[in-house]
Amino acid sequence: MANHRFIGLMSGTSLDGVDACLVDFGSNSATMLGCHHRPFDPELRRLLVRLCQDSRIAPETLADAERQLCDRYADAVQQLLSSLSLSGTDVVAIGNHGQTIRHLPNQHFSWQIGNPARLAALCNLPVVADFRSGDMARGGQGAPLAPAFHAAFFGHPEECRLVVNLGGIANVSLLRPNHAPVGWDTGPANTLLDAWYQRHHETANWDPEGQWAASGESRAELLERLLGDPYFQQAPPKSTGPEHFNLAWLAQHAPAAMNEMGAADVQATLVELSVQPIAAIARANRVDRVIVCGGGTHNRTLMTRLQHDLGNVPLESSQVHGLDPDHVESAGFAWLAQQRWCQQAVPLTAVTGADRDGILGGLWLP
Ligand SMILES: Nc1ncnc2c1ncn2[C@@H]1O[C@H](COP(=O)(O)OP(=O)(O)OP(=O)(O)O)[C@@H](O)[C@H]1O
Ligand SMILES: CC(=O)N[C@H]1[C@@H]2OC[C@@H](O2)[C@@H](O)[C@@H]1O[C@H](C)C(=O)O
Repeated sequence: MANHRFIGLMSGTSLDGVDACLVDFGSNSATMLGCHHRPFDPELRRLLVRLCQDSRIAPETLADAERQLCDRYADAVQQLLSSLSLSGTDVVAIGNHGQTIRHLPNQHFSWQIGNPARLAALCNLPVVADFRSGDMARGGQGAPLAPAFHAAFFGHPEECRLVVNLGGIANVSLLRPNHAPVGWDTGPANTLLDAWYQRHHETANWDPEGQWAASGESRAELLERLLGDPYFQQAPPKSTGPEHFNLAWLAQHAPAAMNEMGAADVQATLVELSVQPIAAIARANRVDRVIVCGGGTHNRTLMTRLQHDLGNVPLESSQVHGLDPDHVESAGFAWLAQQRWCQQAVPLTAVTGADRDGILGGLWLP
């Protein structure tokens, strides 16, 4: 039924492109009707990288980036609908995360660009966006917002489950029977793996299937230094981003890694850095099952190391539970748009530390 269909749009910290999906939320389930991914062209990617890293960008450059980004979002919506032989009248609204260009939880500031008013006009559809401000205004971290969605669709009445998103940043949702979901960012995943790979290769933006990492050996002393960053010991609620975990951070914590150590060994160590905090959470909470999504699921080395550290605990792709691992995040923003549309509060207090649960997102009409 059209009145349960929402489009979700996500472009994440990896800056790889736009994910779009159409989800039907009828009968309290989430049926993925279709999805679409459009990589950013290199020029727009470079512009977005600059916006994320450089604080001296002129407003004109920001305006240009936001206009181009908004065009890509509108294009993704159009492509998605055409691929399904549908039109805007078959959809209630679009939920657009936008592109994070700064996440400063300690200052209660998180900035996503994307121009929802223009997107609504281009697509002739209502757009729900700016999901994080409301949480931060209530004292929350502004992230992660996915745990409520994970609870609704991956929760189980008897099993304790850990949902893991291996994005640029890794985040987990701990789903225990008869408990509100909790969740937080565990630290870096692809953001450091991609950055280190790009420093040593010109051919691609990431280490294909983790082959380069597999050719190296994790270095215990380097790993220990990196895990010494206070973020890993900090108790939740917590969230982070590439503002913190980047190559400058690596150089600061382990100058030797930059020059003296084998580059593939550093990549193998960064895999361990992504995996170990997650495995530790799974062990500490005696989870019955780990469900994984995000682009890191394509990195075989990352997945093999995660399964190794989890021991006998089953590690399953979200696909086993009906959601394409590359589109769980975009589906989450379709769901958050539906929650906003129906004026449903999202459980936040146990996740982000907000002082109360609340309705998230602003609504822009065409
Ligand atoms: N074939 C592959 N081999 C290895 N890694 C891959 C492959 N395909 C995708 N990836 C990784 O997945 C990343 C994209 O993941 P994803 O789209 O989940 O991140 P994101 O949504 O941008 O991040 P976040 O969740 O932090 O916002 C790429 O940058 C790359 O590191
Ligand atoms: C500020 C921001 O964009 N955070 C993202 C990022 O990507 C993964 C992790 O860091 C998570 O906290 C969040 O995204 C997901 C969708 C979330 O809010 O649940």
